[in-house]
Amino acid sequence: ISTRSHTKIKKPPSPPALPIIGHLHLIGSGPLMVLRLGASTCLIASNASVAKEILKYQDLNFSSRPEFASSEYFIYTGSRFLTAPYGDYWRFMKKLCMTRLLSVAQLDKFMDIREEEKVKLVESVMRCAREGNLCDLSSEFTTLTNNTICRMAMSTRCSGTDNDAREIRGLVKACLDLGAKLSLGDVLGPFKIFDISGTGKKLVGTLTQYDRLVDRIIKEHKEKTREGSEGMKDFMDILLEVHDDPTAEIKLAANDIKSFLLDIFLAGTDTSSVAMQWAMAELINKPKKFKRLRNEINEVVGPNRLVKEADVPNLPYLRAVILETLRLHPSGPFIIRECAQDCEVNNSYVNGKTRVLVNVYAIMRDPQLWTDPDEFIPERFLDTSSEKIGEHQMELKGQNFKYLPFGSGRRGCPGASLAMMVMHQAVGALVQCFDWKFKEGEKVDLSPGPGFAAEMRHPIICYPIKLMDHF
Ligand code: HEM
Repeated sequence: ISTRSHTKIKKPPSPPALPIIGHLHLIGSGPLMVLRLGASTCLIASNASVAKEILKYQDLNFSSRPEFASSEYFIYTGSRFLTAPYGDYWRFMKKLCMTRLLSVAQLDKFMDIREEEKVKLVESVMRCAREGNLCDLSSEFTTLTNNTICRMAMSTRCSGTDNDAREIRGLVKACLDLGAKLSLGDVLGPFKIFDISGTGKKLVGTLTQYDRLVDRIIKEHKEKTREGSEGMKDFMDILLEVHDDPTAEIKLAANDIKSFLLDIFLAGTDTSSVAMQWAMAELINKPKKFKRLRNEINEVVGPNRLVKEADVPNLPYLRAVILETLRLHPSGPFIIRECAQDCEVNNSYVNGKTRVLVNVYAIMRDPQLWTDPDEFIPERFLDTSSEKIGEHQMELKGQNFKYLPFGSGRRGCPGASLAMMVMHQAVGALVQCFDWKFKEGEKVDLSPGPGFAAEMRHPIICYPIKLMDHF
């Protein structure tokens, strides 16, 4: 960031030093601020109109993501999608996501998978309830999202001897943890208090294990296709078709496929799981709202079956609960971008290649935009409320710049519809079927964790009490 002497364009303000390592999402006073994080300089945008300027009016210039230290250790060089620079490869993969892999038509075909995994979730919690055991919702929700995505991506799941999905979960978790450590090293830059190369080596080891596993699964898919066995196409089948298509604009390599699937696991598993944990925590903490949701489900669904996806359009309070959860607890509190060329934002001059973080956490708690912004009030999203946002797809795609849980524009989250489908019915089912009690003397802890992802500091672990025997 610099000032141009021939104009009156100013520098964005910058705090004198950086005392903050955890709680990154809490920083950012003022609409636009420069932060020197160790070796790197970031621009932090914390208000809706600056977000709109960056994500809408200058969308193209801000459509890349920066490289982080972890990319040095990434074995699929040049194949990244999530963190790809804006360009032909990213455009091709994004189009594939939107028109095929995560399109509404394809998601419809996966409906049975989501339904079955929801039933598995309820059964697993039911076992805890029967045996009087504590239930760790973080592990229940992560199993749900991991199994759902593993089945959609490559027809693997954890069952009996088939533990590929469990192995993938372990590897993805290791990648997330090691990547986070490396990014912290990146942020700290010259201090280098983390053993970057040791962590980097571990990341390479984990990725190599993932590579072997997915190689084997690719081979199995190819054999299945050769044998001509029918079945529903998963992501891998579709990607292999594109790989074999001589007319495709881009020739997909095996590494591109493996890397893309890894990105889907990295971006899709914990994000939805963490949001569902927050939803349950907020509801358990507010018994009146919990009861209101239970009553709505009972009225619409009745006592003889589990809530399902087709019910969601008739459950406005459930939809409001999920919207409000994502407002207060966005799983991606920062939208991370990089600006391609020198430009002006909010009358300040920004050099090309500057990292930009749009602090959606701050925007969605901005007291100028929301009444009682720190309170969990699903009612604000009901039709009768003046604060409600539209429920059109575009709202989730970030065309309303005060509500941005899934980012915005061409770089916005391609998994938003899937995440919503999974979250509505899972949270709905756990409210429909169980009461939730904490251990004697314990209560819901709503404090956020120290990481970048605004997850819960302490996962909710409590006793489910079953209400009905029907399911
Ligand atoms: C509650 C759940 C989720 C939240 C809050 C969330 C949030 C986000 C956010 C904020 C971004 C960055 C958007 C931007 O730069 O404008 C993003 C990107 C992305 N998300 Fe999600 N996401 C969720 C679930 C999912 C799921 C289920 C998938 C896949 C199955 C997914 C796949 C992706 C991918 C691939 C990108 C990168 C897109 C690109 O760079 O073009 N996400 N997500």
